[in-house]
Amino acid sequence: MRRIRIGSRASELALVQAEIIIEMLRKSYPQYEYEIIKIKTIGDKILDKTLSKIGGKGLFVKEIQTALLNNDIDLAVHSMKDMPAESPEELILGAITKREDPRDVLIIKDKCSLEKLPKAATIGTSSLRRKVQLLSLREDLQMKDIRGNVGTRLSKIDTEGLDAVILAAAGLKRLGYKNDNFYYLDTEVFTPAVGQGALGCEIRKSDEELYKMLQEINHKETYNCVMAERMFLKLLEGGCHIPIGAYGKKVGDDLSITAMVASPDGESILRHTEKGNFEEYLDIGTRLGEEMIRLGAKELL
Ligand SMILES: NCc1[nH]cc(CCC(=O)O)c1CC(=O)O
Repeated sequence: MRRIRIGSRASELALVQAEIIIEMLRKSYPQYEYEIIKIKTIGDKILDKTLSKIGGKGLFVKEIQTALLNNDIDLAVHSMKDMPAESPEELILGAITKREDPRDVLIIKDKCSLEKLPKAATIGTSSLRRKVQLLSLREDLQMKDIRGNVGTRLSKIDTEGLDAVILAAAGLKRLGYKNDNFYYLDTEVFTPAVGQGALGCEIRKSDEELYKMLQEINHKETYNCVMAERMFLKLLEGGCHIPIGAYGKKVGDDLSITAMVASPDGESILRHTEKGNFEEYLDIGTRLGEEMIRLGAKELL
């Protein structure tokens, strides 16, 4: 009987996500043992600098991938949003599970809508993607850099005297935050990060047993959508220090995917949608990347 070692960051959200995957696996494979191994990443250790200054959110993922390569763990559970477009050759994404709510949410101190926030209201986020899109909807808003895990960021509404913070709906939901001062931003006007809301299970390519097991929890629809988004990201060579996003969804027999790229100052924002047969997801992601480049995406970045 095999014991499967699951590597996770030590944050509350990462641990909840690892538990979600273990529960899914346990349903199909109760005969195995599952153990969480906590890994403290550089991104978790350095909290006083914005992510783009210390090398991007790929930091969170890299050390966990190293643990996989060193055979210290067997399975890494990642927020797909945090994964760089390219991974080490020896590793493979064995499964992407069903996507949670992909939207971003404004958590507003005094419940109201984006439209009703006071003039020059202060919003906490260090994400360029969130900053430029918020400013395009309300150019008077004042952005304040904040970092830390979800709980810390929420508490900064009070400790930093902010009017609101903006976070991913998926993380809030998984941590059990339910609040009536949430204002959801529609994906049509506010493009999520590539992979937002989806969890990925990464393993060593050589681990055929675990690969087979993971097919049981793979969600084909989410897998195709997220892989198309990531193909787009790869063409744009996008890190997290640039305002970039993409969101794909199934519409009938088609995959429809919208990308957003903006200049870092938010002066220009480019959006484009590509559609195609759902099974041709990689082609659609490629076409989307090529079209965005043709429209000038690389000059913006
Ligand atoms: N960058 C941190 C991170 N990575 C994934 C999520 C949310 C969960 C998800 O998108 O699956 C979050 C928190 C946030 O941005 O609000």
